[in-house]
Amino acid sequence: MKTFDDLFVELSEKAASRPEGSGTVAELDAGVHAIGKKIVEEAAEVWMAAEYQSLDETAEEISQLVYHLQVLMVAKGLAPADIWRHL
Ligand SMILES: N=c1c2ncn([C@@H]3O[C@H](COP(=O)(O)OP(=O)(O)OP(=O)(O)O)[C@@H](O)[C@H]3O)c2ncn1[C@@H]1O[C@H](COP(=O)(O)O)[C@@H](O)[C@H]1O
Repeated sequence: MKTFDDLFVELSEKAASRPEGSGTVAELDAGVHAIGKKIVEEAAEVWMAAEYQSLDETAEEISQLVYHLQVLMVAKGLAPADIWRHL
């Protein structure tokens, strides 16, 4: 099973190697403004799923929010430790 750190390493590698067909590369190229809009959209989907959908659907929406947050971290050059130190 993939962890937060596994995904972050994978996305960082994609950002560096820029493989063809990568959604992450496309999202990074779209820029921080576009990534921010995805985060807001996914956050709303998490909220709606938590209120009206199943636990598994809510977990899936949360995973998508985590993904887009990680894309933003890569775009801004933030490492997981930069986040953890604020927790
Ligand atoms: N975990 C994810 C992940 N979660 C969410 N998403 C993206 O976020 C979108 C969210 O899904 P929705 O159904 O809400 O999307 P939507 O609004 O209909 O989608 P769009 O029309 O905006 O694409 C998906 O379409 C994906 O583009 C993800 N894209 C990639 N990953 C993982 O990231 C890694 C790198 O992916 P690539 O860069 O694409 O190779 C792989 O391990 C992937 O599994």
